Amino acid sequence: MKLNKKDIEKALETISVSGEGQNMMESGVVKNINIFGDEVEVDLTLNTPALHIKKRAEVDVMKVIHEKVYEKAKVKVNIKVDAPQKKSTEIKGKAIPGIKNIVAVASGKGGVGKSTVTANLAVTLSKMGFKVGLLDADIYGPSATIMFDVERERPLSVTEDGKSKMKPVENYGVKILSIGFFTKPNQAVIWRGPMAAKALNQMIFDAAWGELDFLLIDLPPGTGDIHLSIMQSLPITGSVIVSTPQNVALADAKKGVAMFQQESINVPVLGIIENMAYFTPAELPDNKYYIFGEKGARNLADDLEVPFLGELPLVQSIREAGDIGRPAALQQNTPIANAMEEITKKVVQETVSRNKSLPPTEAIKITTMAGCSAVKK
Ligand SMILES: Nc1ncnc2c1ncn2[C@@H]1O[C@H](COP(=O)(O)OP(=O)(O)OP(=O)(O)O)[C@@H](O)[C@H]1O
Repeated sequence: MKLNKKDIEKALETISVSGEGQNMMESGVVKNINIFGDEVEVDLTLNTPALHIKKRAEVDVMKVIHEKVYEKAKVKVNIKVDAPQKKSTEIKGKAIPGIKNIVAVASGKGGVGKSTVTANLAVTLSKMGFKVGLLDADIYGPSATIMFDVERERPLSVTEDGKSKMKPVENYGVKILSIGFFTKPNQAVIWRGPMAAKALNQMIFDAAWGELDFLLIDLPPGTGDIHLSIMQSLPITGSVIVSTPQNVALADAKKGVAMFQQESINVPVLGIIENMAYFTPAELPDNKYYIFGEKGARNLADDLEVPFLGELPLVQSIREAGDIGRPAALQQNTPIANAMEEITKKVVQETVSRNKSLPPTEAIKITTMAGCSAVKK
């Protein structure tokens, strides 16, 4: 058997580089391939000294050459490590082909309705004609599977460009991947930051999202390590903060804004949404009761000089719709659907103006509202 370099390169193309969405040849890891009779020497340069990754690369190279080129080839893999010292400003992630805008939804405080608002934002964008994905990154309490009634489904594995990828589950026009698909119901998910970041990277880079106008990321509550690693490894277009109007929530929302604006993260804040802004009883439709205080999040947005994206009232049917797995905004012409439409239009507008005024986080494409031709009214 006469070995040739082209066949070896083709075989190496079938090895995907975890978390990078590229194969081994594309990633530039392979520096040299030398062939001497039935001997092959492959030189790799990795950017990590981690032993298990070096071992994995060596085993993968041997395996694909034996399986796909020549089973008796004598394969030698030489590995050099060249770990670049990254500056904090350089560690932003690269664009994900096909995904135009990635919007992270955060809250600071837990339980303020971040996941509910994200789900309703996703279906409203879809109603407007956008292609939408939702990544539920809430490692402490993933809820997208319940809110979209896909608890019993699992992402299928598909082959795309010779690579095996996770196919998001789709409902109501939204493509969904969630940590919840990979955990058992009632199981507490206590993952360390790096583990969670790795799982999330796979759900982003090793998933068959296809073309998306918006990928919404439902972040865990708080401002911890997991947020840092997500922000630093992904080209986030902008962030949306959800808060209820009371002081304890506002204090945490403020921390959320500060997190996105800190130098090493520097993700533009598209604005703040006030959830559970007021309550209107059915029998007194003209009355508004400000149970958690009036205009707290609106005032916070003014103080911090970030856009106010709108308010969503406290309504029993929003909770009920979330519980049965059909986001309330899917209904037509209800006060909730209309409120969500106003909020969503503002999110789109802020994305458009962010994309016009700031350099891209690489993944920025929509530059006019007209480009969003399906936006109603
Ligand atoms: N505007 C609203 N009106 C009525 N109920 C709401 C509203 N927003 C959220 N809820 C309900 O409040 C509860 C908490 O909402 P949700 O799970 O979206 O919060 P969260 O901020 O994502 O929570 P966590 O921090 O645990 O991720 C849910 O039962 C949800 O249905």
